[in-house]
Amino acid sequence: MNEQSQAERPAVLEAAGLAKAFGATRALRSCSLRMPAGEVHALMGENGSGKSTLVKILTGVHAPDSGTLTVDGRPVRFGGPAAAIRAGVMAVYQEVLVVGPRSVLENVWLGADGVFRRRVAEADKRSRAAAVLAELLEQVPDLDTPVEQLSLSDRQACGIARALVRGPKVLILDEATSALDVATRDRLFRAVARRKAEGMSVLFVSHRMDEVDAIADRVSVLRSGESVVTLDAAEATTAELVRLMTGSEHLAGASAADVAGRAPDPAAPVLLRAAGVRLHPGAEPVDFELRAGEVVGLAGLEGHGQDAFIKALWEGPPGEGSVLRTVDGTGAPIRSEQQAAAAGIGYVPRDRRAEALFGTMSIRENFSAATLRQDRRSGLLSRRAAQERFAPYRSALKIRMGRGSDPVSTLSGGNQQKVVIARWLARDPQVLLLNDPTRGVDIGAKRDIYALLAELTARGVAVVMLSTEVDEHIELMDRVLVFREGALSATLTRAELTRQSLVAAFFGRTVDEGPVSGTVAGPDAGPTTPALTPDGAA
Ligand SMILES: Nc1ncnc2c1ncn2[C@@H]1O[C@H](COP(=O)(O)OP(=O)(O)OP(=O)(O)O)[C@@H](O)[C@H]1O
Repeated sequence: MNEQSQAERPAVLEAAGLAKAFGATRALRSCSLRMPAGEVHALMGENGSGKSTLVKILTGVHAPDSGTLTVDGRPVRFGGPAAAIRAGVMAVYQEVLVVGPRSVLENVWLGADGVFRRRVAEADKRSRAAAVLAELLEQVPDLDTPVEQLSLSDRQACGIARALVRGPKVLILDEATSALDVATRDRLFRAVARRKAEGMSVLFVSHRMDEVDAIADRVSVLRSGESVVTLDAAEATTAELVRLMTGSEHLAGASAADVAGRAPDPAAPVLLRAAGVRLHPGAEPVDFELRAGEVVGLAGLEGHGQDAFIKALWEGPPGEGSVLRTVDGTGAPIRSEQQAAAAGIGYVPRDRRAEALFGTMSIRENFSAATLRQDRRSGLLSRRAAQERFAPYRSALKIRMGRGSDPVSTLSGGNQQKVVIARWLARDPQVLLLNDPTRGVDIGAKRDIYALLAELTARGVAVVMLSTEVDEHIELMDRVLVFREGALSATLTRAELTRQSLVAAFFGRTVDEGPVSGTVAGPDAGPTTPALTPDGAA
């Protein structure tokens, strides 16, 4: 069956003309989507374009202001998430939603008894949970283990199993893969392919082109709350998608090339020096020098030391070793984040919710949190000063927002991330440590961030960036440090960097030792919450 006829098959889920406003913000203006059975349909759009709002309407979390929804050709109006689940629409979100102290089994079946008309027998629950987990995990954990004892990736697999055991007609993965490690992510994609053949449809929301390339049949683009177009996956190149998402011809890739085209000066002064930093007892200590104007990537399989290393550069080493901020050949030791900040180091953390955002405070306050002193006028904090300082970052990072006084929690996930990045850029750091900064950021905005990094490095700023995206390392970095088992296992220079060489290095191999496929996903190390949807509607 060709692609054309696939799109013409009867729709299992269809949305037409959906609109939803939050106060003055029109999150969705007119959104339509048609999903036939047995299709993986990717949904892409800039940060704030309305993707999560659409997902929340499809899963009964929000009621639309107007527009219609049909499931199997019948009009539906979901009164809440339970109604959507009953209709066969289940979502898994970026945040890992499990109840930590409850068992794996309970988490997989969480909420089911209130939703299904017939209770599922205990033995049946066990066997179905074990079967689905066996598809997703290399080793099925004891089903009675409290889920909090599992790794973040395995916890997310339990969240995905929760959806799969219910045999959904439509599975929605809303950036749900970002918490999975590479092997689990690949197993999920295989499980999706099997269920697709049985007629399950998947709505796949992601900012990662490698993942969209790997599983999508078709791609729909949302722009400012409106459906723009649906393409066959083969037509959906990065450049074309950026054009459709932004509505302009400005091109993806140009700014990344600016960064990649630079040749850092090998004689530039060393700004940061780590010596003998032991990340885990028994692991080889790490030595590292960072020169002005460099962009150095940190990579590896999840939990292999790269996260501990970037934190050591910010807070000081966890045990043995030293981190020195060097100026004119002399070094000041870093033993705390306060010392790091005072020495001109900036740090954008990975988990914006837990580590970086003040949820009840405004967008402006969140931006100026690290630079309040600059906004004093005659001893008083000036809102206008903060607003003026924020303006260039807002425009450079294209932060989509209403008023600066709006709570930061009203921003879309990607725009929240940009506010955190702006906060640290405003400190004018000499050394910028970025812990997976573009996670959740749309493909166009990633380029804007790369362009900003190019500007900074041209001024002599040095950047260390942990990234879970292989392509980002290849496009951006002057060299990449690969971590394995708590130690530095390989350093790849720009000339040596390819998808194959980098992924091989994650597994402790070189490209000549045989192929290893895939990219590396990283976790949202966010807090676990006892809810099935991000809004707490279990
Ligand atoms: N509860 C809310 N209150 C006010 N505004 C909201 C709320 N939820 C979403 N919005 C606004 O609606 C718009 C669409 O947000 P949405 O989260 O749907 O975007 P998105 O496409 O999922 O973005 P991202 O890629 O960053 O996750 C944004 O302008 C956002 O600020």
